[in-house]
Amino acid sequence: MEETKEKRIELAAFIRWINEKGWSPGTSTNYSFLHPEQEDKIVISRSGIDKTYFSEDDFMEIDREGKPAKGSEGIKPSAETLIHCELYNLFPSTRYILHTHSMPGTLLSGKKEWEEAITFSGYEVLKGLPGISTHESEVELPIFANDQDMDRFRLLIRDNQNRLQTGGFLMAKHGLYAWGNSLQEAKRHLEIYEFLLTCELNLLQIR
Ligand SMILES: CSCCC(=O)C(=O)COP(=O)(O)O
Ligand SMILES: [Zn+2]
Repeated sequence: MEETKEKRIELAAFIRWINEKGWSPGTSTNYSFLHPEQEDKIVISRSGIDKTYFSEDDFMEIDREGKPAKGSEGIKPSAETLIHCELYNLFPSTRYILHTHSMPGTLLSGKKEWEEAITFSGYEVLKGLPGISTHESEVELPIFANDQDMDRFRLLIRDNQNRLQTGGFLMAKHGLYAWGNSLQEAKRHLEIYEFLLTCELNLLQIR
């Protein structure tokens, strides 16, 4: 674990910042990065940690199938570990995965008329998402039904790989996943989706 200390310190600080934004109530949310030197390993948050106090020691190492690696035996990884494993496999350039439980994401993903996706159009900030170069774009953020069965859920995202090209998806009444090729990129995707979800929620309240 020593060789990832700097990255763990950096990500832990970011996780505490996310918590301060109110995107991580209770012990919710989880985070990971691909081990920079051993790509058969993922460094992921332990399960059930209050993110207010999250530190670099609250990570553990797992293999690409979610099994605790040598040195992390007996520690419980995030309950959503298999989602992280699947995303690293589907998108090999991914280095960081971030998962939040904000109020806008939780509420809007449960809205009946948006069962499959929320579509964002006309927003300037869309240009911060992969492959988008003008505000005159429509971006669909897929919504998948929440599921406690992670084996089944990972197959669902595998089957929907073609809908996951803009670095994020929602689990209904649960939260947002966003990823990127660096912490900066993953943070950008996460912040943009959280911002857009907040815009849409505010719009509903105005109407
Ligand atoms: C208490 S929140 C329910 C689990 C969840 O959705 C989550 O994001 C946190 O799970 P973990 O096992 O990573 O702590
Ligand atoms: Zn969650």
